[in-house]
Amino acid sequence: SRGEQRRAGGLGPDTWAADFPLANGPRQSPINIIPKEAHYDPSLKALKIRYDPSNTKGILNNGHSFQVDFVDDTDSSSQQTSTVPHPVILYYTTLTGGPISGVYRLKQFHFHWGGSDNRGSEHTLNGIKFPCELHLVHWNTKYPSFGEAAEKPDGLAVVGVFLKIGAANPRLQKVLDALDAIKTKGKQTTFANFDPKTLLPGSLDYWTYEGSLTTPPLLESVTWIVLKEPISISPAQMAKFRSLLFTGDGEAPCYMVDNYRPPQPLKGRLVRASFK
Ligand SMILES: N=Nc1ccc(S(N)(=O)=O)cc1
Ligand SMILES: [Zn+2]
Repeated sequence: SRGEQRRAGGLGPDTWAADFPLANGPRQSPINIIPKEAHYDPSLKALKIRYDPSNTKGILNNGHSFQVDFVDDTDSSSQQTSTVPHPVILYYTTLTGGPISGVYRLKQFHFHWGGSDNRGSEHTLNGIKFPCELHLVHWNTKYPSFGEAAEKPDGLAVVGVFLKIGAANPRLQKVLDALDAIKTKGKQTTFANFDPKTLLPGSLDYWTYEGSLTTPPLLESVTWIVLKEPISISPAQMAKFRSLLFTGDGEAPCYMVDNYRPPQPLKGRLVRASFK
């Protein structure tokens, strides 16, 4: 309910238009995906996700979700040790193929979930909400940084994966085990080499459309790639997500749940399918 969206300090999606006029823009996300109305496009390429031994940077409670950050820059600060500078050859996790051209670099992944299993995802399928949705956020390396890319219509590509209630997902366990250390807003901890490809389902069939960030600043710079096949999560694993707090240390605690934006008007956009 709208009440759920009002939480300590922050304000829910209904209040964003006041400060972020893009909230009512022509290419807002998420959307309700109606598979029967999607257009199969045989020219769409297969998605290619190349995981190199990237330096997973850490895991952070940012006050509206938690995210696993990847080293996505080559500036010297990220390569210097405290005393002696040393050349660190950095690899990156990259996304190519699919509906995008060029090379997009993974910056972070995060989730959106509900206070109970009947809601939580941002995209919906035929109006159905999943309990959780994973977003892998990439930026177009033709721009110098994520920040610059986020302001360009072809700057970002986010891969969305639905999570459905089922057997415990062993691939999530490492992420879940780190959550105790980031319970409150602003807390972060180290997170060693994590292959984000392990979070993907067997099939990389997808729907794609031009959209936006789903939280302020709602920038209309995202090529959305929503996978058709969900991955599983168990009720106990969902409970772990719901044990995080929106609030910081010392504040009246407010559980981190219902951190999803509801579907936005399609406004004439085409949704393409990579599969028949
Ligand atoms: N840096 N800001 C953001 C990055 C990704 C998203 S989302 N939820 O669209 O993937 C929102 C904001
Ligand atoms: Zn997201």
